[in-house]
Amino acid sequence: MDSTGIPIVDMSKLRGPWPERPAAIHDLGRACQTTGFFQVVNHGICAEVLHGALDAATAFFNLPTEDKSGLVSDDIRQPVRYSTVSEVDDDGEVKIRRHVLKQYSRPLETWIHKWPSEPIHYREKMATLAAEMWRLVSELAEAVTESLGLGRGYLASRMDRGFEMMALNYYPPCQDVAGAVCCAPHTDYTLLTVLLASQQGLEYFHRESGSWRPAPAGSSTLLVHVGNYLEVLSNGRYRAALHRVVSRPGAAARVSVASLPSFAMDESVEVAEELVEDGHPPLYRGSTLSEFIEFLSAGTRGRDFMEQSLKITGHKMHSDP
Ligand SMILES: O=C(O)CCC(=O)C(=O)O
Ligand SMILES: [Fe+2]
Repeated sequence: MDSTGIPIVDMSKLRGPWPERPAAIHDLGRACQTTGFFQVVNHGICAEVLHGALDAATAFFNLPTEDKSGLVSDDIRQPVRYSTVSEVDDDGEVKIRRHVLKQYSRPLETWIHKWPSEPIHYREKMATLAAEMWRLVSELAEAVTESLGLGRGYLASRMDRGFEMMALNYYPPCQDVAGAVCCAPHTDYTLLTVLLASQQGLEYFHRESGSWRPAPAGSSTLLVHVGNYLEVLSNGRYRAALHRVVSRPGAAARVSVASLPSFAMDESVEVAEELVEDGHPPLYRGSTLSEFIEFLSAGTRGRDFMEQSLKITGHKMHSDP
């Protein structure tokens, strides 16, 4: 655990022999159960790939506005779309909080030709990162299902058919005196999210202490958090991590790249039967990613979907701080 209470998962131990792997699996399960987020070390994704992707993302966001305008869309069903999140402050001034590029990334050959064609090497750098992040998530998914007592191969075929989207965020340098919330508190719909950020600003809600905790950042630092679908699959044993991004006055622009993995669009995510037992009834109803996307495109917030559509008992899904 680091000084901010963020657990660290050492991938070299997860890849190790007995008794190293079972001990590491136990620690991973504990991290998913308590905080819902952790940093992974010895992840095996080389610095060149991570830096290359951050540089390509930065170069994309720095392109002239007209070069990005063709990708602008408010329709969240678009496989590649660019959008801007802004806010009007008390003086009526518009403050841009972040620019976002979302792009489907798996299966790669279906989507890559829709990705930005500029800057040069953008597709190549992002494709390499997407594949590496997917590999890491698949390895973590094996360990997570093992930690739940479901076995290592439990999700193998669903992961093979799985879907991945990448979210690239660009936060302009802070324009406020005090730090502003640039990405509102939310949980991700994913199984597990893997996140790379050029600098600090991300905060996790630490349930035990009831406070927001800053996450570490850096061009080789990878963070992982539990998403809604893992919460559903685990029947609430693991809880999706509530997170947000705050601006840091005086800091330079911040860039982050996240891999958002889930099952295939039309594959339902259900509570694992094995985790339903006396005293542990199923807490969620199954649903697919396409249903979720349809729900969001009708203009309803993501959290409402989880609360209205998935929750079938009085179980409280997220507590707003
Ligand atoms: O920029 C970040 O660090 C986090 C972004 C995020 O939470 C998201 O894209 O879902
Ligand atoms: Fe997120």
